[in-house]
Amino acid sequence: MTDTILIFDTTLRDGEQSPGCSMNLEEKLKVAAQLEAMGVDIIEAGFAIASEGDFEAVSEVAKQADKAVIASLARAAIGDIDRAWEAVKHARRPRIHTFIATSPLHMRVKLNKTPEEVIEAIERTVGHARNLCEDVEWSGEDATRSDPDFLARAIETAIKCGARTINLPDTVGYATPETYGAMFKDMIGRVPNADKAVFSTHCHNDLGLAVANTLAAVMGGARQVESTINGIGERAGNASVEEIAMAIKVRGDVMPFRTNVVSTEIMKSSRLVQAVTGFQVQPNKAIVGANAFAHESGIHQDGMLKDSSTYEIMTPESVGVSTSNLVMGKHSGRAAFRSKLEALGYELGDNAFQDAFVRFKALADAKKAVFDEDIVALVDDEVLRGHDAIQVKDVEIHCGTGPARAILTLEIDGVEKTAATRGNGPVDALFNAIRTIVPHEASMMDRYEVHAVTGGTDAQAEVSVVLSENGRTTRGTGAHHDTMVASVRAYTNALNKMLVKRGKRAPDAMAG
Ligand SMILES: CC(=O)SCCNC(=O)CCNC(=O)[C@H](O)C(C)(C)COP(=O)(O)OP(=O)(O)OC[C@H]1O[C@@H](n2cnc3c(N)ncnc32)[C@H](O)[C@@H]1OP(=O)(O)O
Ligand SMILES: CC(C)C(=O)C(=O)O
Repeated sequence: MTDTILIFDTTLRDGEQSPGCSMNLEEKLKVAAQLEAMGVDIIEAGFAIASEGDFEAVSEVAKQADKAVIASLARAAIGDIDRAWEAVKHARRPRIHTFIATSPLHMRVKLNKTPEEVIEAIERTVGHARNLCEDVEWSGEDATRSDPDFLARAIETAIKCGARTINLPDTVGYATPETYGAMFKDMIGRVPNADKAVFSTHCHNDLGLAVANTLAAVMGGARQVESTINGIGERAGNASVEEIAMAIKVRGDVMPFRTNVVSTEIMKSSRLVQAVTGFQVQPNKAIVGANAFAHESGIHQDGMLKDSSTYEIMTPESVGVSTSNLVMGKHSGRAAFRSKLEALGYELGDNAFQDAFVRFKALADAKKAVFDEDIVALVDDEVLRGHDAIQVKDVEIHCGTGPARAILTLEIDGVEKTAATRGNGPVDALFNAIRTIVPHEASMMDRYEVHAVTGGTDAQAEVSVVLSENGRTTRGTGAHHDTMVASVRAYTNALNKMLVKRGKRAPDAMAG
């Protein structure tokens, strides 16, 4: 029988560790629901001890989850493990994921512990976790820079104390496929009780090898892979789930495994994560990049017209890329819009559908051709900010060779407020107006990015803004055919997220 490789998705935990990548509760619940629809087996919903917000997110994802196992990360500390359990215990299938570093460098410098003390910590904490929860995962952080004899001892101890999954992370992306695959073979071969646990991979992409290393580990005996949508994560990111799932699916001839991933849901997951994090994937990104199924040169186009398998090793449809050819414009009605949304993988409730339709009509009035990318940007923008405390009502701007003047109206918890301000250019004037209406100390980091959703001078703009306050960063995004409106939507989106991060609902709490 073909072995199933379990997919452990850590978009909501390690993915969220990308600077500026934070998600609010509503966004995390949407991503978690989509991950389940995509068939991931385990969702790491956060690090419950890290903050009240993380705790709430893990608890709510746990309550919402239907089939997936829900995990929270915890250090090798009783307080962390108790907090993780309090959050995941609501799930039908809870898991506590506890970790401690096993490399000489991390043990000495970071933990200030001897190897013996680390073994004692594993005994104490894995045992404690197992008393609370049947399903315990243990990770040996920085496994790839650990002494193999010590690592084997640590793994044996964790399994003896009740861990069912043993994760051997390449925490700093140092491994190569040969060394990482060999490490799994070695550990599974030498640890006496290895057959009592599922071995797991967790790879970072510092050398661009995360997916290759993951697949090498699978060949070496791993049966769980930890990864994130679009490969987001700490530093250069994690192994990307869509690449792993499709590599296993397409190259079953050399990797005789299967996953439970519903591949046609991949694109929808990728787009959702791009929308909530504001991290656009590069156009040439495998599987989900805008050019992944584009053919520009004549010889390729000729081959494609004769038989698409000449230049495509998988079909766009197999990863959920829409090939619907309904042309959308100002004469399109609700039926066509609904059908287009379905083809793009969206299922909106009645209110969200109506709001999106109104915005689609406004866009179609302003823009000659409305492309699929326009609709994706518009829907993601509309749907994801429905419950924001600060909403954009009206934007007016006068600019030219002198200072720019802005008149901005925001609605804050149902009350409209207007400010008229000047600035060094239109964006500066508008952002000054936001700061006048909602005084706050969060500063804008040097990332103000504008991206044209399609070609043409009437293209929609997608703007992303990063705010920073006391070491916390939030990224906001906004889409509109007017770049200034998109900019205000992006800034207020980041501000709304900052409010949630601070755990304070009232916008005037932003001040100082
Ligand atoms: C490889 C990874 O991705 S690990 C996960 C990384 N994710 C995060 O860090 C999530 C966000 N983190 C946080 O919110 C905070 O760091 C917290 C809440 C976890 C801890 O905050 P603080 O108590 O202020 O500690 P701080 O962050 O300054 O330092 C971490 C402490 O944890 C200790 N620690 C680190 N890993 C472990 C571990 N696995 N087990 C036990 N202790 C650990 C460190 O040695 C340090 O202890 P020290 O203060 O005695 O030197
Ligand atoms: C805590 C572990 C799983 C981790 O994220 C890493 O080592 O990168």
